[in-house]
Amino acid sequence: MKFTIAVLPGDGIGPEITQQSVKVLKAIAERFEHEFKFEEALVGAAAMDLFETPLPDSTLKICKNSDAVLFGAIGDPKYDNDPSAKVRPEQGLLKLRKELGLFANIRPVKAYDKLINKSPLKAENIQGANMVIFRELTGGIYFGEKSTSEDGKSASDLCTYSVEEIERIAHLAFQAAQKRSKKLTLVDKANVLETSRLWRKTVTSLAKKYEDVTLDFLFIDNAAMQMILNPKQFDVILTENMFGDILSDEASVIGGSIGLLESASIGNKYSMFEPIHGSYPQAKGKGIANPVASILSAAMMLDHFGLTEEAKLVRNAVEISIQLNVCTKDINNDNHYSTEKVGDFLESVISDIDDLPINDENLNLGQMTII
Ligand SMILES: NC(=O)c1ccc[n+]([C@@H]2O[C@H](COP(=O)([O-])OP(=O)(O)OC[C@H]3O[C@@H](n4cnc5c(N)ncnc54)[C@H](O)[C@@H]3O)[C@@H](O)[C@H]2O)c1
Ligand SMILES: CC(C)[C@H](C(=O)O)[C@@H](O)C(=O)O
Ligand SMILES: [Mg+2]
Repeated sequence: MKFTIAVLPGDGIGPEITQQSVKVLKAIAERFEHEFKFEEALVGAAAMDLFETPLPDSTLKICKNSDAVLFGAIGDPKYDNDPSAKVRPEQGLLKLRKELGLFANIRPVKAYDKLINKSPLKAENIQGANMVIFRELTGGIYFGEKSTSEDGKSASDLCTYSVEEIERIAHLAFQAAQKRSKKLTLVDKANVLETSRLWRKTVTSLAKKYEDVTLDFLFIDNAAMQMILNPKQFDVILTENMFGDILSDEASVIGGSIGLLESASIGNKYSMFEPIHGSYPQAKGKGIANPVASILSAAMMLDHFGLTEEAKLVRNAVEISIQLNVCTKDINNDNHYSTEKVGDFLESVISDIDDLPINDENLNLGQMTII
């Protein structure tokens, strides 16, 4: 099959991790005889250096003309440390999500048995944890009207949600719950916020259409604590934009590293696949960034294309790399592999593994050699 993929490496570690995903996707294309065409474009601070905007029209056009977008990361300390900067790399990502109508950001979180002791959380509390966070992505406080008073002494960010914005992501979250353990937790702050009360009302009413799903509610402050105390209670979490951003970074501690957490940003027409982490500027060019979050995002892209077997192979290759400790230093302190070496290893697993379809029985770890 033929697909055009827009590749937006961005800033910091963005280019080095994205390069590994492209490598993996090329190996998939070769093995399964697909044709993937990669169209690279600038975004974030990298685009600002040349175009003075973090999302040039040419980049947006490439994204809209592609079947999917593979996004790296954006952000640069020179803007992070300058609160008065009028244009910021992050605006490029936000505009891209808005322009492409990517209202649902899907962030799976799980504990890997092999990495259970890498997490600072107690093994017995996290073993078996497996959830998916549905984060609303194009509304709420991120996109409400913003202002600063003339004297610079006060500022405002408006948080607005409509029933329609809530319903469209809630449908997706309910449907995901139906395919999983049939539990949906709405995380909000309905004891304080009017927007959260609209979320509760809307989701409660929608629940009548999904009678096989158990709906419960948690306030965000309690949810943040429950995520650490007892993450196994969660199946599907549905939440608004900012709560989802914060809760998913927190949840990454369960898996052992934020460098493992992938995501899919979905709309009615377009889709983008992005790790949940940022541009980790301290690691830029050092070869220490974990490329797996980006590579698993690419696997979500393959699923989105309907290439289920291919996506499974990528995920299995990642499992093998974790089993064999072919990992970057965030999860392998003793004998760590570089960003590129992890990518090379996954590429070779994808190219060389013998038996397809992949399943647990024919995954023979003993036969794998580590490069
Ligand atoms: N989607 C995005 O592009 C995105 C997301 C978050 C932050 N940002 C931007 O990134 C910049 C840095 O932000 P930050 O430091 O708060 O967050 P960050 O996610 O870049 O890094 C936070 C910490 O997470 C760990 N980490 C992140 N990615 C990793 C990887 N691939 N492998 C191993 N460890 C990894 C590192 O310990 C790092 O210090 C800022 O400019 C911010 O705005 C962008
Ligand atoms: C960089 C920033 C705008 C972004 C967000 O808050 O959505 C990031 O933290 C993320 O999680 O993708
Ligand atoms: Mg974030």
